[in-house]
Amino acid sequence: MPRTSTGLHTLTPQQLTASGSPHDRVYIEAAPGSGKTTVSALRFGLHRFAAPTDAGAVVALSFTRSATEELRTRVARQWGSASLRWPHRVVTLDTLLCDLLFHLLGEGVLHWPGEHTELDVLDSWRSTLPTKPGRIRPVLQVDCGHVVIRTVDEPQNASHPSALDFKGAVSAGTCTHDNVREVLQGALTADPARRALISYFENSVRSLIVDEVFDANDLDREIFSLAASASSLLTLVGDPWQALYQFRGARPAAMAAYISENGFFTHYLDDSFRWGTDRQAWLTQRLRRRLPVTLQAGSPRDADMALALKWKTLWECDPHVLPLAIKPGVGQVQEAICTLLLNEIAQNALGMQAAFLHDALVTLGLEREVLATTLRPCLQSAITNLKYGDQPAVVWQRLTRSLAMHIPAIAATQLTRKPLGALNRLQLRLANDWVIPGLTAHQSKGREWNTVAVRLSPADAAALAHGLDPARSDHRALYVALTRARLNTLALT
Ligand SMILES: Nc1ncnc2c1ncn2[C@@H]1O[C@H](COP(=O)(O)OP(=O)(O)OP(=O)(O)O)[C@@H](O)[C@H]1O
Repeated sequence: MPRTSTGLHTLTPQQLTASGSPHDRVYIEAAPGSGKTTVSALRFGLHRFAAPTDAGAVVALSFTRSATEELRTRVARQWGSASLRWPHRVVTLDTLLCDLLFHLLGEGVLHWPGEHTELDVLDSWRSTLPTKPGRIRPVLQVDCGHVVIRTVDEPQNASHPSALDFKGAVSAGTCTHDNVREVLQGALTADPARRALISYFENSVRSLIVDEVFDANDLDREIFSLAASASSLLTLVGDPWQALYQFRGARPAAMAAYISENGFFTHYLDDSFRWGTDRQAWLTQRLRRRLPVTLQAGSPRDADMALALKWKTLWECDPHVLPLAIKPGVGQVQEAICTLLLNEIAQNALGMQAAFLHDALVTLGLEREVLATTLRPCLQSAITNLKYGDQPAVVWQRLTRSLAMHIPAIAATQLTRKPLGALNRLQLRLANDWVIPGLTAHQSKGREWNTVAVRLSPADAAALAHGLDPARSDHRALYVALTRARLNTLALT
């Protein structure tokens, strides 16, 4: 299919029909690489410019920051940056949920402790409050329009801040995206909040386009319903085989039921543009038909990207794979320092950034500029020392001493536990002349490379030998990993 220099293509009849569908509720189901993002971007512009003077916003949503950024870039490329002039926007679903909560607080339908109406919303508490493993989790609930702090006893241990720290942070107007969801969920059990959100959509959103919709959870689905009942146009785009966010409550079967019960007009996109070889097209077809497949074996030398379901699997495979996240498991500050080191190594070797660099900077209370200007020499010198065989314990001691001069969070922390395992693994990678990057299936979603080597666990290999089941989240993650290559997918030996 021809491509112009602007990256625009001749669209297929299916893509054109789906983009311009005149129905109010539209569902577009599409296989990998068949143009979900392309069609979402096109529909965004069609709605945006259909009524240029209408003050109601066209809002496109996706779930991850990287997928949202990709969609925003495509909209700007296809329709020009004026298409994204406020109030029209492409944002994460989390951003929309924050807007809705701020609206309820601003309207006085909900009251936050300390009567805050704007909040500082974090990805997780881990980056700002000390957390400890335990079953008691501090949460936010809604009681007669007031946001209140409670604790719940969870069935399993996980890392949580103490109830006291939590209370202090929430009262100062800070919370996490999980807390935003808890509060909205609680608020939506009462009529005033539902009415206020319907009127928000009526007055300010004329079209909502949701990409990767099978990653939605029950709250997200409820928000889409409120938008639809406010007569906003609603477009849902997705592939049930690529739902990955089970851990945040995604229920692909419930989403499919919602679509079939609510009169959505369905369009299918069947042709994929990702596959540059018959073999890759054949592989995807067999996976989708739940048939057994055998992958050709390959080494990192043969691939542009290594993928696995877990970071640990990548760290345990061939050291020519440099996984782009590191979790030493000995403390938050140690993890953040190791992430800074990994980021430098990834920049040096691949020109790429570590996956959780932003979290590391938040944990250490650093601005990105400080990394480039002040910290880089300390980090690069630690990397040189590791590369030339210095003991990781000695490198760590020198590095933390020099970083402590610039980072109060390090000076104030007793780093008694050293991340020696993580440093050993980095040292092993530094001994190589070349590496390829490694990512999890989750991080690879929506992206593509020429040749991808997938590190299969014994369970993954067994699943492939029998055929994948889209009802299983681990099989769906494997499907995403196996459909990222344009030319060839290999089993990483
Ligand atoms: N009609 C077309 N002609 C040529 N190339 C196309 C066409 N439509 C989409 N593409 C290209 O195919 C690739 C995949 O498209 P896109 O990213 O929109 O698919 P997707 O369904 O969102 O993918 P994924 O399933 O990985 O999320 C992109 O490089 C895109 O530019």
